[in-house]
Amino acid sequence: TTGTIATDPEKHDVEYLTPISVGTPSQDLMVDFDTGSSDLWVFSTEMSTSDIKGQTVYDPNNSSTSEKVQGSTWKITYGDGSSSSGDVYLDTVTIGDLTVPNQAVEAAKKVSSEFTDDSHNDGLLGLGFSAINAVEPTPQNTFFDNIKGSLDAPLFTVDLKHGTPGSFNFGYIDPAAYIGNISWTPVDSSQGYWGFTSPGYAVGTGAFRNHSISGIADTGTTLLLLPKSVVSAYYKEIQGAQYDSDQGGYIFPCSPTPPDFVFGVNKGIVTVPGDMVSYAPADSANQNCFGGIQTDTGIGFSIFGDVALKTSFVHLHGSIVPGYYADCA
Ligand SMILES: CC1CCN(C(=N)N)CC1
Ligand SMILES: CC1CCN(C(=N)N)CC1
Repeated sequence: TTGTIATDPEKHDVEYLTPISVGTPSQDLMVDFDTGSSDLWVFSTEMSTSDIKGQTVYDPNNSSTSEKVQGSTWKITYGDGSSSSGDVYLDTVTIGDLTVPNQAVEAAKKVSSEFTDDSHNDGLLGLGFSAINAVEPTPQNTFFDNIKGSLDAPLFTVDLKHGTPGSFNFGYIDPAAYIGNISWTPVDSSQGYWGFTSPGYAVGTGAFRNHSISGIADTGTTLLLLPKSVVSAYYKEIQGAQYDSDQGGYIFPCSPTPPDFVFGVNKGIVTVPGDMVSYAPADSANQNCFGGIQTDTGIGFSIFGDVALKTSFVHLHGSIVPGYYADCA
């Protein structure tokens, strides 16, 4: 079997929301497919109504196929300080034509304000490795790990786009989704993420600089977070670029378009066009833009988030064999 599902960018491509169906009869939710985490959790009827602002909630009592996992709980804190917690059900989960009959669905009892204020986002579907699933005492499998064995091939691909729907495909590689060659790189899943090491980068049309950059392919992070040395080398090339501590990042005049940012993936390269580095207006007054490239300070590794992924066709291979990048079609 194979499957495909469309994923839609929110404003400024801040996150991408993808429809899933949970329970019987099916309850349709829009969730954030996140390769940087490994829990499927959803807003639920177990939450206080003051934590819900517009989201659709999962009601396990309204599903004839839900089954409480007695004694199991979960709690997650994300990179941006947001958090959520709750208890666990097994229920039917469908993505496109793919169904897992007994998927662990983590029902939220509490969510932090970042999630409450994110009114279109009904939860997260982790596509990281199950080793970092947060359910206690018994960690649960991700949707991908549960479906992998029945796919034509143990893989999924990520094709996010700027300001228009993209897709997550399961079990096949769509040749129409990319042009040119595909470059493979080994995946380091030791931390539970889709980790890899880029051999270097280039700024605009400048020479390629050999500089190992170890990071993760992360659909749940909006920006491209890189080592300080790389980030300052990039912004050095933009007249008027500066670090703005109030905004917590580099800003620069929105025009002219900044230089492209190129990073290596094994023998291949991925180009982030300059107009995608101008992530969003920083202040209307003097037409500054907030950079889509910022530092990875404090994280411990770099994060190739949506800004890096939406310009390439990313294929994440389910077994511990190389995944690879290819340029977007
Ligand atoms: C290492 C961090 C990356 C961002 N996160 C995520 N996408 N869930 C949290 C973990
Ligand atoms: C990886 C997650 C980080 C937290 N999120 C949020 N604040 N809306 C969602 C994605």
